[in-house]
Amino acid sequence: MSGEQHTLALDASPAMSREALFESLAWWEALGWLRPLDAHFARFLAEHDAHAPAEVLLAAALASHQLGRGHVCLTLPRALAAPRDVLSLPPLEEDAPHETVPLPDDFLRGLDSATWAARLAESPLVASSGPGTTPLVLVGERLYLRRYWRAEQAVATHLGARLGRPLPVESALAEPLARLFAANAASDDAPDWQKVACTLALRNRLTIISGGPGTGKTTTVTRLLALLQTQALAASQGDRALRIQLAAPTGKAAARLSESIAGAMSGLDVEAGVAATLPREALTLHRLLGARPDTRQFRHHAGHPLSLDLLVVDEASMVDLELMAALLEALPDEARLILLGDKDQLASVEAGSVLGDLCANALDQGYSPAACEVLSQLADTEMAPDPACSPLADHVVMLRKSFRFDAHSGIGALAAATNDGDVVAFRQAWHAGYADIQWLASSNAQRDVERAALAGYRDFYRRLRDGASPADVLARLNDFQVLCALKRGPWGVEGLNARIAAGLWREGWIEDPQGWYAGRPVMVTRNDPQLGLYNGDIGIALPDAEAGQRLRVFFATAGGVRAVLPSRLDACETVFAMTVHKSQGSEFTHVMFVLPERANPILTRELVYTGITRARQRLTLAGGGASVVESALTRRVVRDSGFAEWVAALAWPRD
Ligand SMILES: Nc1ncnc2c1ncn2[C@@H]1O[C@H](COP(=O)(O)OP(=O)(O)OP(=O)(O)O)[C@@H](O)[C@H]1O
Repeated sequence: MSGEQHTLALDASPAMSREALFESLAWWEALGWLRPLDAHFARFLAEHDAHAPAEVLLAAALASHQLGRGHVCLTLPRALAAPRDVLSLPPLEEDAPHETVPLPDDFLRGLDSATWAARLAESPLVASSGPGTTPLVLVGERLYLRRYWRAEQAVATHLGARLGRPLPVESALAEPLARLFAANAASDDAPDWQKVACTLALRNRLTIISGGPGTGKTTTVTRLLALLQTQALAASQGDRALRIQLAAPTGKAAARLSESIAGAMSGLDVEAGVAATLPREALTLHRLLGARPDTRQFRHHAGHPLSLDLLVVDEASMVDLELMAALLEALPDEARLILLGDKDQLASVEAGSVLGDLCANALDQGYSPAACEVLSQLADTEMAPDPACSPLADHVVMLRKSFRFDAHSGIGALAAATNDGDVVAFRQAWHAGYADIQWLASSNAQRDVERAALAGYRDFYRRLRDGASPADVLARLNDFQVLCALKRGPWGVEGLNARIAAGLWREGWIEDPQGWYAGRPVMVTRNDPQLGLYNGDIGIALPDAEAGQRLRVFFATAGGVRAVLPSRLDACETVFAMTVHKSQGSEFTHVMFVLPERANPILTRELVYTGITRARQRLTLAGGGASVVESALTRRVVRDSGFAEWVAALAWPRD
């Protein structure tokens, strides 16, 4: 696998040789530029097609690799324009081996998109859309692994079927609608977007309500459920209530949704009979769909659909393309779907950005004349119609006013500046003297970050030492949390977790900074339906009074506190510090957000926004200086898919 040999292979012919490609794949895999899975996929295809040209196999490896970076497909022109970006290579000056290691540029030089697409189209490994069994599907200049092409088709088909064709809305709902939103008149939010969302949702089988933290998504959806239930009970003379289910992508998000729904219900002005039929408990999507161990298949699917009339999915930005496809396939055609989320947050860890794509044009469009008419008649809300809007427009509402972050909130000001990519406003927010934000910048930042993290956790460990019960301890887990932008390095979760554990051990709060110890907070990293634990669930190891003080890991679940043997948790990691990606769906009273010292392509506007908005009351920003944040604010996450194109091309059917 020497660089010298490789250069010879490349120079020998402008066309790629398979041997040279396999050699390079091995290099890229060894350097961590490519996942073993991606290189393996190309080798697997080569075994099945002894004549597959190298550029087809390279495209297959890159398409697989793109999935790991959140892209649903490989977009050929984009790969040709910036081949190193496809492998997300670190900046080359930091990367010593590159002089001897072939780069993707070497392979793609001289190739144009049309030729590459033509080679792919000729290959028996590739079909150009439509049903089939080829492992790869080429649509125009986008190359998919078949599974993802199928998921994209399913999502577009099912969502498309829910657009247009508005449902009838009883005019009698005008009165309860006015009553439920009467208090909103006092706020200066005009129009009342919460009321708009609720009114439009009454006539829709698909509604997307996007808003930042505390903009009233849960409040709005609770009122909507009450109205729909009022309508259903009235229509059936109290006989048939809607079967409503609440769900979220992670256990943590489901628990939060259950909690906020309960809060929103307590202030709800509806008849007791209606209130009694509203759901209180949210499930994880995996549990709702019936995840089974060791298989990607769910118990519910098109042939065995979910038995419900209405589904609310919170934190929908976290739902990846495949899970969305599975969910839509299992949802009865007639059921209503309401997606809640924040379009500006990071997209799902897995491939796709369904919520972001659905909301992409929402702020630039108004509503159709028919929707404006309903808003006027039912909600007493006048809006200028937009006859040129997309058929999706009437299904999407942005809530714009945060009831959590007011004008005195530095967190709110930073979040807004970040979303706008406004570096000047971001800087001004730091100098405006807000009491809830602090920037830890000093000459010895690493030591200061460690000290601040230990100070943040001390109170928690004091309670633990004072013998707080597992339930009490679990309730305080969200008081303070360190978030990192990166996984590796001194500023990443791995380095910080080790240093925080060592610091707590030095101070005598924990007995051992390695392995399992009392006080170790952990996050589950893989769904385990048998244990009833899901990716993202957070627990803490504590001596169990009911098991002779032996160590157990305690989790707060919908059914109460659960104790699990540490040895049964084979996929979990310590979370004194967690990545911003993993923190999605959670909020903490005080967040310490640690940025790396130097700018990094991983830092994007969405990542900074998500990190900042995990803090409810206090934010400490640490590490990287102003230039690091400012460069992040100018970088946006772009996820390649055909779904965004589908959304952009949506048109009303012609009469
Ligand atoms: N129109 C309103 N007027 C006054 N307070 C409101 C209004 N809407 C929501 N709130 C309050 O704002 C807070 C946040 O509301 P809610 O939980 O519905 O927002 P959310 O968008 O779901 O928040 P999260 O970011 O937690 O998901 C709650 O305390 C709620 O009572």
